[in-house]
Amino acid sequence: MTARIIDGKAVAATLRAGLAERVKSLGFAPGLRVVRVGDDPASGVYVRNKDRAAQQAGFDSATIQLPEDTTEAALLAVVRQLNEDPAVDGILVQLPLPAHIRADAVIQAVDPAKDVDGFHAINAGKLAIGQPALTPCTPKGVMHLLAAAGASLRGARAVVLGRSNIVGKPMAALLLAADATVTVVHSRTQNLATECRRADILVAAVGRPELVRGDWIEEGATVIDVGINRLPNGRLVGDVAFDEAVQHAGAITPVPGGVGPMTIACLLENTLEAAIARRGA
Ligand SMILES: Nc1nc(=O)c2c([nH]1)NC[C@@H]1CN(c3ccc(C(=O)N[C@@H](CCC(=O)O)C(=O)O)cc3)C=[N+]21
Repeated sequence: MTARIIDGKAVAATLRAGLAERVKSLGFAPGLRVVRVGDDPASGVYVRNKDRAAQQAGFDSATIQLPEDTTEAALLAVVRQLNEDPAVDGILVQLPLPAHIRADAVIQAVDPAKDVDGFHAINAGKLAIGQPALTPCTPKGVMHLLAAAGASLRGARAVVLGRSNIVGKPMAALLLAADATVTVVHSRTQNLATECRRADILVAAVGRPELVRGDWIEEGATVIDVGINRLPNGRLVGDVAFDEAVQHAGAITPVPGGVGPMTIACLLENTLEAAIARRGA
């Protein structure tokens, strides 16, 4: 069996086109501000793609670039100013932050109503108890991809590989809310391969290049690869060994062109949702 490829670029383009239509009918441009401290190279491509997608969909988007030696106090002051700016609907502080800044202090300083990353404790807590919340973009994008792939989630065995606050934990909450039977496995789990082989739906989000081998995948399973790893030779690979996995999976996302474009589209979706909620539009 050779897996169907889930085309994240195409699904993201469709989602963005729908958002652009909704923005047009709003009568104002939802405001998104991305704050970047220093120039972590991994986030450079992201910032550019994000800005382009936002402009094309009619958002008022800008990146605020701060120097690497920005103090935590100065960054917090920028966040507070954005919290108070009525034209700003969404705030995203790019991670990772330099080591001298406490990332958690910054995340918790963002107004939860403008927290389009969905990282604030208020939004994470609401997601955990099943209340409407701004939801982290990558797991939200994965749910869109599963829907686009026609995956049935109710009662399905879903295995999430990775337990980060950014992907693994919110991913598990969303799958659970969709009535999947969810298992979270991670670097300390014994017999990772055996656990993964039980999955009807496998979401890999550990940031370890090609950790998941072909024989970790049940025949016909749906595989979503969240990893975006740059190898020393410059090649971009996921957390799944794609060439092997494609021989076993029923459907699989590629890297690049899978989850990455969905993360950006969902950032815009969250910004639109935040704008509508804040402005009563
Ligand atoms: N507060 C915060 N929120 C984030 O969501 C966040 C962040 N910080 N810091 C950096 C990471 C990285 N990230 C990416 C999103 C999309 C692509 C993406 O669209 N990738 C394309 C192209 C990749 C390429 O060609 O380099 C793809 O996978 O097809 C990449 C990376 C979001 N991040």
